[in-house]
Amino acid sequence: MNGAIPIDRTQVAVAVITRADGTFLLASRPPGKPYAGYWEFPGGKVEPGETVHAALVRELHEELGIEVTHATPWLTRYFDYPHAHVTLLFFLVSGWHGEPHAKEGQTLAWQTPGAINVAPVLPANHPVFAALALPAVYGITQAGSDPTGFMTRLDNALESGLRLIQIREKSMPAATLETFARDVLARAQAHQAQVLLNADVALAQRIGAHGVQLNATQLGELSRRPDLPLVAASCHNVAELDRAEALGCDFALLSPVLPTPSHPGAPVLGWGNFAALCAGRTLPIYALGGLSSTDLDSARQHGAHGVALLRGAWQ
Ligand SMILES: Nc1nc2c([nH]c(=O)n2[C@H]2C[C@H](O)[C@@H](COP(=O)(O)OP(=O)(O)OP(=O)(O)O)O2)c(=O)[nH]1
Ligand SMILES: [Mg+2]
Repeated sequence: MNGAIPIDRTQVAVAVITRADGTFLLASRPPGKPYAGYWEFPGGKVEPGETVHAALVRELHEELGIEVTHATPWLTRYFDYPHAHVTLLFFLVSGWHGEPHAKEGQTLAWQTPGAINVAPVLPANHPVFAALALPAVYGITQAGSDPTGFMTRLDNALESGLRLIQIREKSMPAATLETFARDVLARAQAHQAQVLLNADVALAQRIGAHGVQLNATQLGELSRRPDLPLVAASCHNVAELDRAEALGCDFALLSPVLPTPSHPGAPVLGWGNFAALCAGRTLPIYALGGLSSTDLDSARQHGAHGVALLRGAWQ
């Protein structure tokens, strides 16, 4: 047999316990453990014969005294410490009974995504904090031939809380697109929302947008990550997700999940294939195709970080 000797990895169930106000829980590791005093998400090792979900429920009962009622699979991280090679299987936990309290000598701290104020954190967790700061809904523009009229719908969506936007206007002439993109960006920035340009790295850099949404062709051709704060990838299969991870993308779109009015009869993934493609991925993944904001919980049950919406973002 060729290749590296398989590493015996320790499976760890890890909980991002999130309250309705968006804050999430960190705990400091108690004295006597490796990395004592470092901040981590509650959780612990999966025991032999136990499912990862069962380990999560058990650990949160042992460490915090809560009963988990709603947990959905999220990211996976692979990390090699001197003391262990770990596979961290993250869950988003949004429902539980009881008030979390430190049962094992930890200190607890509720934290705001994008504004962590405790240190040091376990080194494996740094990319996870960036992923957590990504909103649940990603709106994709649909201005068509009416860029001016679209601005009212954009302002309404920003007022209602939309914080991540992709400009995707395939039929807009280049000059109109640049003016449109600058206008969208200015309005978004007034609400601390982030804007990505579909496929156009140069335009994103020129106007100071937050990022780019790479298409499948670019994913295949680029040898390194474009120089922008946010780089996302549009994926449809295993190979494209592998490429997005290798390139160091911040998140991916995976589509089409359900039939859409624009592509009637076209093949779709369905939630089963979507979940299989999400499992074990290190990237946050947005579900795209035939969805509305009411599909967020279904998407999360199948491993998504959130939903990407075309029509549904601008109603
Ligand atoms: N719980 C948790 N573990 C993490 C995180 N990030 C990270 O790298 N790890 C690593 C540290 C450890 O090597 C491993 C978890 O092991 P642990 O010692 O907490 O396991 P446990 O709760 O089952 O504790 P024990 O019964 O073995 O004492 O995963 C995280 O955010 N939360
Ligand atoms: Mg633990």
